[in-house]
Amino acid sequence: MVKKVDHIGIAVKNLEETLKFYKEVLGLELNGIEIVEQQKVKVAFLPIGDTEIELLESTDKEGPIAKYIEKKGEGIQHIAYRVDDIEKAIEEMKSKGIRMIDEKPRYGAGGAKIAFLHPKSTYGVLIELCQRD
Ligand SMILES: C[C@@H](C(=O)O)C(=O)SCCNC(=O)CCNC(=O)[C@H](O)C(C)(C)COP(=O)(O)OP(=O)(O)OC[C@H]1O[C@@H](n2cnc3c(N)ncnc32)[C@H](O)[C@@H]1OP(=O)(O)O
Ligand SMILES: [Co+2]
Repeated sequence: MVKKVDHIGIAVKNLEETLKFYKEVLGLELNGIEIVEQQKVKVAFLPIGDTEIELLESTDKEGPIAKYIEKKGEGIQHIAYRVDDIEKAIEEMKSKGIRMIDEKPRYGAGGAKIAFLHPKSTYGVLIELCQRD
């Protein structure tokens, strides 16, 4: 079903300031910054080993990252797992009774196809499925 951890999504208040920590203290390299309008986020990707850290700053006070920070503070907001065929994965999740936030894939950073599973169906973790072609 899932192949690897594609990325770990971390909600932050200030992307530029947080990036200093990831670059200068942890020594990670920035792979690029992108705005994903549909998710109301500005995203930075920092590869590490076979996966990536995704730093997310909200571009809108009503967006999911702004709401997350308001309720829980900064921190890990989701884990993304790589799949080969997201449409098939979504159907399989639904057939297993999992509540999907997205029943059809959306487009995420880097043009990936993404879909979220509801944390109430996954024992408390917001899970993103992610297909990259
Ligand atoms: C760019 C892209 C990419 O990778 O390419 C991205 O990652 S975009 C990354 C940002 N986009 C997204 O997150 C889109 C999907 N997320 C959403 O649709 C939303 O954030 C929801 C997950 C449905 C939460 O919505 P909302 O805050 O309105 O609901 P709510 O506060 O009523 O929360 C319902 C329950 O879920 C819990 N809950 C909320 N957010 C959670 C999270 N991130 N992890 C774990 N639990 C979470 C709340 O504590 C609450 O539990 P209790 O009832 O027990 O208190
Ligand atoms: Co993500």
